[in-house]
Amino acid sequence: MTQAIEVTGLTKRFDGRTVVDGIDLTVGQGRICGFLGPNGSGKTTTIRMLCGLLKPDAGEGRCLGHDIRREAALIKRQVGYMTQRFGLYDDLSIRENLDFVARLFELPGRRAAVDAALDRLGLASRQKQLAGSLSGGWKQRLALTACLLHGPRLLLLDEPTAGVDPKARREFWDEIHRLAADGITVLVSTHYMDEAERCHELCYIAYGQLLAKGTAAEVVAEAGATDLEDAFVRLVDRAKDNFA
Ligand SMILES: Nc1ncnc2c1ncn2[C@@H]1O[C@H](COP(=O)(O)OP(=O)(O)OP(=O)(O)O)[C@@H](O)[C@H]1O
Repeated sequence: MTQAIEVTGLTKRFDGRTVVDGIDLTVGQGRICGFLGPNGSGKTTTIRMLCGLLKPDAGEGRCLGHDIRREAALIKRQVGYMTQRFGLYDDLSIRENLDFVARLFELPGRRAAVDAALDRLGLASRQKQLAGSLSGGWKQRLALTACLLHGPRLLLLDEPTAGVDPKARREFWDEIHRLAADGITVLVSTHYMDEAERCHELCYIAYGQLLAKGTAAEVVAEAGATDLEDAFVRLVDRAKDNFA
């Protein structure tokens, strides 16, 4: 299988404190990998190193075949990164938000691309509305559309469903599975166990270290747990003595 992400020993320190500590991560093309862990465990920092926004202090590897240290610019062009709280500009309109992203990626045929995205979203008639006035579910849909605009091959989604209602969350996951079926790779951080169940594979980190990886069933079995939530509680308890 072609690997979309293949990194080893990924490490990041802030002010002398190690927040990501030697993470090895491999995700095959078209796979949906759930990235889980307690608050502050290093998920966002890892995602930012993968898409070339942060330089690792140690570790190496490739994202979409490009070296994460030397080819960050190439990686950025082929990755869709959805930040926590969606990363929209609240005081720009729906159209302006999409247009801003299209300019950023220097999309040819920008106007037509934005028109098509608005049609797909079903927001063409509301394109002048400020993004800040949208509901959580619509903000999320707009943010996902914005990060797909340049045709990325890898999606890095940082808690994309936080604060979104169950119906919108279900639609979002249906869309993620459609994208993966088209060959797009997805690394998605979440605190929701039902979402973890919908991933092809899981990586669980705490204290900046990878504690478990595999399918949901494999992670549950490895932890000797009854379900995923139980598995994560057990894994963190086990790790506490070593890292805390
Ligand atoms: N730029 C920074 N400077 C200093 N410390 C930072 C910086 N960015 C993150 N940290 C710290 O690194 C640790 C890991 O943060 P990170 O945001 O990667 O965790 P996370 O797993 O994404 O958490 P959450 O689930 O709450 O979003 C935290 O203790 C955080 O305070």
